[in-house]
Amino acid sequence: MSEPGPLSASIIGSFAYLTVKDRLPVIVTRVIDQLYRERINIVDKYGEAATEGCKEVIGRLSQLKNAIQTNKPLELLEATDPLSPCDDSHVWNRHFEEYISTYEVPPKWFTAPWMYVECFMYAHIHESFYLCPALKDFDPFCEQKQKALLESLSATETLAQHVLSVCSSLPSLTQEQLRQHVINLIEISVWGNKCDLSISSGEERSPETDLLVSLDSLRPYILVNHSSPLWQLLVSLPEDQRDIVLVLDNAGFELVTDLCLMMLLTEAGLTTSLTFHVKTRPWFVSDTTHADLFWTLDTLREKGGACSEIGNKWKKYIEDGQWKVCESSFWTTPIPYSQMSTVDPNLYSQLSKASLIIFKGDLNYRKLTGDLDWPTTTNFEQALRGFCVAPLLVLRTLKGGPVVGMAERQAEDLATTVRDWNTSGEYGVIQLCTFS
Ligand SMILES: O=P(O)(O)OC[C@@]1(O)O[C@H](CO)[C@@H](O)[C@@H]1O
Ligand SMILES: [Mn+2]
Repeated sequence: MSEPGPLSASIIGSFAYLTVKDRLPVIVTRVIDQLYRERINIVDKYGEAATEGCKEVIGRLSQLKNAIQTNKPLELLEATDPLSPCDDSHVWNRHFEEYISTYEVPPKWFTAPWMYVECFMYAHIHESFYLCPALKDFDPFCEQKQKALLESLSATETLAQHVLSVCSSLPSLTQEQLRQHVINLIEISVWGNKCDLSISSGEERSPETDLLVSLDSLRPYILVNHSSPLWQLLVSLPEDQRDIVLVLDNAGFELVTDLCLMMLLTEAGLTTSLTFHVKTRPWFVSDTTHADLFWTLDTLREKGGACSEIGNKWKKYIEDGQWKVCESSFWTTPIPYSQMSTVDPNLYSQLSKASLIIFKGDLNYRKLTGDLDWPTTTNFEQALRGFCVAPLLVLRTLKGGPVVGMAERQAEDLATTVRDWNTSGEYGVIQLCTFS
């Protein structure tokens, strides 16, 4: 079967089109407004040079917004510090040149692949700050990411109490009871992915106070559910081969749900080594950077109650080396994961040692499947196009992009009653590929 083409904004009315036409300009505008509104505080924090810096960045972002809205060609990024992991302008410029040599025209916002242009916008936003010495470390999404956690502390306290209670009862749990608790936290990690500021263009999506009570009613909304084979994989791993990698998605409550799940797997001995991958630049509004992860730990530790207990425990896992935190600029390029072995062989080699790689969220799913316009019944392994680096699991709610591995007629039947089932975030997948 020949492969489908990439999703792009060239199809008027498509989700990609509405994203590029409506949501991306709003995201850029929010950054411009924040710089203007907070310029005094920013100068206080970053020094007098930030006065001119804010003007420069506002100018660059205003040009970016206009370029998107008028479908201008994308531009080359300006190389500044090739030795810095934050400066991968050479990767983007190579991608730009390859596009031109393939299509003989420069990439444009409404015609180039959606994945390329959406990722490029965030790289361009980052570069706008990076080119300004006073503001090179400024995260324009930090305020929104921190607000997202602070406004979900009630749900966090409830979840923390639950996971601490389960962990303290581990010695008395049967295998079946442990399985149920693990699956509950997997499902909570899926629903945590609804709290994503890119899809909402930064509008808050605070979680329900206690997701636990809703799991039974939410389970039918999991359209592909590989919880059982996942459990079988976890309990069948030899004790010395329980290295799990978690490629994180959003900061805020989603990050809390992810770390709660990882805490249970750690305390239950289902993993002996955990590696988290964070982003090296502000990305898709809410994606977790190294700074976000450690701010979250510190905020929980200062909160008191069960939040402090889990914050202290998580910090100790990291200090003891049980949990490792990694960064790779590969995660913030537009390159599909099927090309990782050639584009970033070191990262590929590192991931190949994992017993299980867990990818969170839509964007990871889109990059795993190349953001191609696959039929929903496409076999998941086929859609991975050779990215079989290790057994992998995706936990995501559907907020845009391909969905594969569904049953015949499942998507069509759903669409007769729910028009936006694959973009609303109300549905999710727990999708495993073991390549067996
Ligand atoms: O990876 P995440 O945080 O789950 O979602 C990323 C996302 O918000 O960005 C794109 C829309 O702009 C979609 O892929 C998806 O909705
Ligand atoms: Mn995200």
